[in-house]
Amino acid sequence: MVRQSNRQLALTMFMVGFGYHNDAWRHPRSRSGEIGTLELIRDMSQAAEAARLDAIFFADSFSAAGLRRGGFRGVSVYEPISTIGAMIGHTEKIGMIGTHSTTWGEPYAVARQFAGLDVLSGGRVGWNVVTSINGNENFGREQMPLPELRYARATEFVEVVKKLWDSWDADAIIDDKQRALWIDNDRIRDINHVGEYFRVQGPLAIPRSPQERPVLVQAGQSPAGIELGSSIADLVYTVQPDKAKAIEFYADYKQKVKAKGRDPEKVKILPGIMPITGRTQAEADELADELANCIDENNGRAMIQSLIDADVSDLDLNDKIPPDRFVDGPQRMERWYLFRELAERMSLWELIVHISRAVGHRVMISTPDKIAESMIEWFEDGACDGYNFNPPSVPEGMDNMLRLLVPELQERGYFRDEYVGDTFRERSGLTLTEQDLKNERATYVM
Ligand SMILES: Cc1cc2nc3c(=O)[nH]c(=O)nc-3n(C[C@H](O)[C@H](O)[C@H](O)COP(=O)(O)O)c2cc1C
Repeated sequence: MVRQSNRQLALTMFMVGFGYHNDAWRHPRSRSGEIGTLELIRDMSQAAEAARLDAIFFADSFSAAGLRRGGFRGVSVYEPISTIGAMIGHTEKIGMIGTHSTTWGEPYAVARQFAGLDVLSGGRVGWNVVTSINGNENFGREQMPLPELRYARATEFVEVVKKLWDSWDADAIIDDKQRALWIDNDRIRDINHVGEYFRVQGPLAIPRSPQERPVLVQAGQSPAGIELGSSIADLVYTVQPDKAKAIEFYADYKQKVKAKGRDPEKVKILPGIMPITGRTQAEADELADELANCIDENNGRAMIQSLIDADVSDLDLNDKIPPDRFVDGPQRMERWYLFRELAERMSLWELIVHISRAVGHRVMISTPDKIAESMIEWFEDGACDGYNFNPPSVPEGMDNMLRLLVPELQERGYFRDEYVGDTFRERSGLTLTEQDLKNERATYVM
């Protein structure tokens, strides 16, 4: 393979103390008894930082439905805002991405929380913008709003948040004891936003971010999701198990970014990947088998049922799911179509094992050198700018990934072995220039 340039991979890690593989917490060497403690999440964060990853990523949901049916991936026992606050004191350089919904919450509160974390951490924070697929029962709503409405609200929500983050100039603090002026009021502005969903005067009572503003992350894969992400995201998470489709997605996405007057190099597309690895192929296979053996049949059925939105309780594990159980509708996520495709060729049990691993994300069960080579090949062939790692289990699967696989990427010159730069944006090549900010301000009136 010919190296095209000096570009480096961007690598983040999905922080799930249970392990990303369904039921990995039942593995004899998991730390399941410590889930929810500071020690476990601190150790995971520090392991990611020792591997020099760009960022750790905390997913979130405003519902305990997943937990109750034995599925833990989309539900963070570690609430992102409070956990990032705690991790600021236990890490030094790694970026920290927290999820917050735009369907549940108000932009002023969200802008304030992320601005607070960003200032405290010296510019290491990111916000994963999601529109949520559940939580209505906790916000007085009979049903989830339709995706179209969620994305319309999200678009205005993000605009308000960005205006608020932009309401202080970098030099607003003058600290003039003589004149009794800590801030220069001319360098702090009301935003006076009046829109369809929000009326917000501003400004924030928090200084400007050390990295201009927190990094924005987005993972929508529907047309409306892509429209939002290509307008606002610095990092894009996506499910891409197939290389040819990933290349197509990548090219289309970058084209959309460019059409919006944004720099495609500063919008990094990161598909998920679950590397199940060990020192030898036999060790990798053994870990994969051990994790598959952890799957509880009832949890597996419940997971499938919830993901495809169909009853599978009467089916034998060796049966295929009858196609007529897949009923399409306006609430379907893009991944639902992927599951429908997989179900055409897999038995119920095969589907349970497959989806238990990484919910449709790419899985590789192999030696570190082979996984590294394949990751680099996707990168060089224009399928991605990096990856979001899904740690198969914690600590073992995570440690193998960070301590055996990441060094292979470093040795090949595709990943840093030291952090360079002062903020998340600088370290990850996402620095906003004055021109970037100017172009953006032109799209809204302040
Ligand atoms: C890696 C990754 C992480 C995600 N994290 C969350 C999350 O924490 N909370 C959430 O509600 N949705 C999360 N999502 C879902 C997306 O925000 C989005 O709703 C989903 O990809 C479907 O896209 P669509 O809404 O455009 O159909 C995540 C998706 C991916 C691929």
